[in-house]
Amino acid sequence: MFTPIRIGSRGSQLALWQANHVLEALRATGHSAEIEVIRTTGDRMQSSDFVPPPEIDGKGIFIKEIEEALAEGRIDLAVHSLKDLPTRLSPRFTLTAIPKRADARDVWVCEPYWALHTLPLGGSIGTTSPRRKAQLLSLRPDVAFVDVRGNIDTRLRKLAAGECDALVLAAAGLDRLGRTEWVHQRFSPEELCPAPGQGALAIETRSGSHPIDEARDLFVAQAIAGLDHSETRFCVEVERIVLDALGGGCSLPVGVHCLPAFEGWRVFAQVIAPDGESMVAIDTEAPASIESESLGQRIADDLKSRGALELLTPSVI
Ligand SMILES: NCc1[nH]cc(CCC(=O)O)c1CC(=O)O
Repeated sequence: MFTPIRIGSRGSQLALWQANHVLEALRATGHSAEIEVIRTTGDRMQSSDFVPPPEIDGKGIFIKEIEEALAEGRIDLAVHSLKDLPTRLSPRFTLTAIPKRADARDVWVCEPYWALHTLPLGGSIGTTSPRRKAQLLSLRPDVAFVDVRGNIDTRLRKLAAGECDALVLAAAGLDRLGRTEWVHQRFSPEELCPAPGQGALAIETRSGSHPIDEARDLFVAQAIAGLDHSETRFCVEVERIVLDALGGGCSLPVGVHCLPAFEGWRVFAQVIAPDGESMVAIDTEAPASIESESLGQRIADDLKSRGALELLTPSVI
């Protein structure tokens, strides 16, 4: 009745793996689908010659062109790494399915030194993430950082070439690409709390209020509804509400991780000064009956009452 469902994806190996994962799931339920590769501002920034225009503030740089394709009807849905999505979505779009989350943890990738505590004094870690830098400094104030950018294989190649001693990457990316031989230490959320949404995928579609073709959009929404995992959705909603309440954006040194626990939920959160010297941390439980909105707000209020905002903007004090 309809032409194949068009899945929009970035062209990186990880993005294509993720888009293929959704493609396979659609095919398994009898749907025909195809992938449309879209180059984003974020991808161009990773190739060294591209200087971003000043209006680009880092939020949503991996999704802008994909959302344009969605809005114009060139694709029917987009598959994203949830942690790359800004906390606030335009009302034109909606997260129709959030599939079951993979391993949300960050991992230590380093050949001779198999754990962070065995890295020699002053060793260098290749990361540009303010969250990872602050967390690593809180555990090892002596480490140095090197800007290692690019997709996962590029970073692994730079590590192998000796540009840095170690990397810290998301377990989900390495697991999905089958690069598990590189994984030694997986950090617990108490040690190095993952980014909100890390390890989860988001399937974004046009909102029901902004259809291109109402019948087709409904058909697409129904085709992917079965991929939604309610427990994962609850957890990432909590994590994103906390991040949003603290100012949003992947450039904040904020880790939040929610997971199912005995008869309810457990939430870890860390807000760390960029130099790693001070931290506000939370490890708490909540009953199964709580709404994600109130749990997220409770955690955010708790972090703020302990000084989290002052840690994020030290110049204000
Ligand atoms: N910001 C890049 C990015 N976006 C999603 C992942 C990994 C996969 C995931 O967290 O779902 C990565 C790489 C990394 O942080 O190591």
